[in-house]
Amino acid sequence: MHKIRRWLTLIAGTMRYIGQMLWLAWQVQPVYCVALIVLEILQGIVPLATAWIIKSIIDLLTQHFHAQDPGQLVRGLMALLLIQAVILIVAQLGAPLSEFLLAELSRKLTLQVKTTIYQKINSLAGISHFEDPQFHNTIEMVATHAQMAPTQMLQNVNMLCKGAATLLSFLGVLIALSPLLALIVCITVLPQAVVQIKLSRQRFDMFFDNSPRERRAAYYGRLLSWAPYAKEVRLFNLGQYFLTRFTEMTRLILGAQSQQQIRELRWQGGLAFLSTIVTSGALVVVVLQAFSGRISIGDIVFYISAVESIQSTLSSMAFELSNMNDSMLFFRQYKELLHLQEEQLSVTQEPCAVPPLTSGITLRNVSFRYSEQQPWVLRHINLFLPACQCLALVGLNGAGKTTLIKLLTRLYDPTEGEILWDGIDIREFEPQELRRNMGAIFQDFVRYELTVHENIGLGNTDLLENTVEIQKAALKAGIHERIEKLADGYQSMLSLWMAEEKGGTDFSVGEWQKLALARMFMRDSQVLILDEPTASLDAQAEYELYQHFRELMRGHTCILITHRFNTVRMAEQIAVLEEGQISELGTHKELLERNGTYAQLYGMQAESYRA
Ligand SMILES: Nc1ncnc2c1ncn2[C@@H]1O[C@H](COP(=O)(O)OP(=O)(O)OP(=O)(O)O)[C@@H](O)[C@H]1O
Repeated sequence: MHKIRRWLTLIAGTMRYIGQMLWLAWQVQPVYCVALIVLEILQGIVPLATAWIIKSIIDLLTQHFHAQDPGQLVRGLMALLLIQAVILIVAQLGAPLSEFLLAELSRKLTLQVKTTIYQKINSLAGISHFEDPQFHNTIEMVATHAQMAPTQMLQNVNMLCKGAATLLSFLGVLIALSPLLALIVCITVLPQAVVQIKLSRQRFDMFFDNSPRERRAAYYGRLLSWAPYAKEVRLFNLGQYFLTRFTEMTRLILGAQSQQQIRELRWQGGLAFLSTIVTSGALVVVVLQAFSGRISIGDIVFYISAVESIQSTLSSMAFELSNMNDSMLFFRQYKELLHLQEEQLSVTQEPCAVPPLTSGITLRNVSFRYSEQQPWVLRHINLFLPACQCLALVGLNGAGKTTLIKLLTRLYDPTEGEILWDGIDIREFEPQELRRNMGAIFQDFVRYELTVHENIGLGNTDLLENTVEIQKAALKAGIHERIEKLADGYQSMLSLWMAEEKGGTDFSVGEWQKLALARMFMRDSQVLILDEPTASLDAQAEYELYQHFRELMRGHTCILITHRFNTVRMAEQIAVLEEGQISELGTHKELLERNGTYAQLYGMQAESYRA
């Protein structure tokens, strides 16, 4: 009973997915869907009609040996040949026409499905999913296979319609000859269907297992061929190493595909053997019937082609069923992706608007770890950042500074404790709304392989067309003069491989960092977050930036992370993070007097400058 219920649930689930796929195709282009099905049914009847014409021609010719009226024979033959011509037109035109309709539909569906996939990915406000390999497996499967699933499903349904039309038309004929034979021919399809579905599952598992391998192989390929890696790969002579790993990985992928095909071949061999026995048996029955004089010579040809057609139609229908199963499994991944929930971020149903920050930001007993299996990165942090002041966060590598910024910008939510914006828990705000009030530059800022104009303008897409604001931001970041010297100025393409022909250019790391700063200045955000903003700047650029620092930060609440202590001292408050906890808090002067970690680090850096 339990098993039956499980089967019923499985079948119901499968039917639901099939329905959803077809509904998707229908929504995209209903006329094409109907036209396709009609065309396939018409083509499905073609084999029966052709067999009937051949039978009729043979019968007419055999009768001619007994009858004496050649005129009647010619008229009969002409009529049959005319019908055959119509059938041929349907067969010849139908196939390319349905191929065209299917390709058109497929293009529209691909656009729809791909856009939906990336819309969904873009709607994930947090970043925890992006660090999960399972998520990447799903995306890869969905992006490469599932986008074709609805089209494939429609094609399967079409082929099934065509098959059903052929089958039903011939089956009626075969039942009239021998119901037992018809039954035997039909029963042989059962093992075919079971085997094909089993193979389809194995195929899906193979794709799934290959997915991380494909990702790795693609990564090694990038290491070997992309410009950012070319320098180091050559200097360390890593080409052969990555090439070997690429080849190993590709060999694994292809090996798995080959094994699957061998499995399929074995099963299909067995099925072909079964089908040969049934067809031969059916042939014997037909010949026996002819011997006993119950059927004509034309009938023999007709019945033989009926058995052959039913057999091949049933096999291809079983094959289509297995393809349907493939599509269904891939489509299920697509639906799962669309139903993916935020894991780390709590989503409030009635979000508050983000008010102007008047008092400040409070971290109350905040603790965080990336997952339950990983150690605590931040532990019991209590901190108050007054509005319109600057807080500098210092600490050794891995102390948790960037992680704290990820919590403030709601890329993650604290595992314990809360962060309050003028007393309101920031989980009450929509992440996007909160981020609109924050300008941030991370130490691993993005280098967009786009124009200079876009690289700055993307800091505020509302001002993307506003060249005046873009130039102002570039001036603030100290990069305007350099841009002016470029052949195409702000329209210069900052990419050597995305540019058309050889028109692209590239910046130095420090220039890229200035560009990222300019991007941040495009926003008049209440809170500015600078994670190592000057790490790649030369001494002069850093000096100039900090000369204007107070002016640039005026009216903003600012959080500054840096390992450069001459920068840190500008902050009103300095917090020292050690192993995920705040160990010291105060002004530069206070912390030096305290003679703790800060004073020690400051002293070490000052000494290294003096040496
Ligand atoms: N996505 C992640 N998943 C798991 N652990 C992470 C992740 N990101 C960072 N960590 C770990 O959290 C700890 C704190 O990292 P974080 O980047 O916050 O340090 P940091 O103080 O900014 O260091 P640095 O000065 O080197 O930039 C490190 O031990 C790091 O390995």
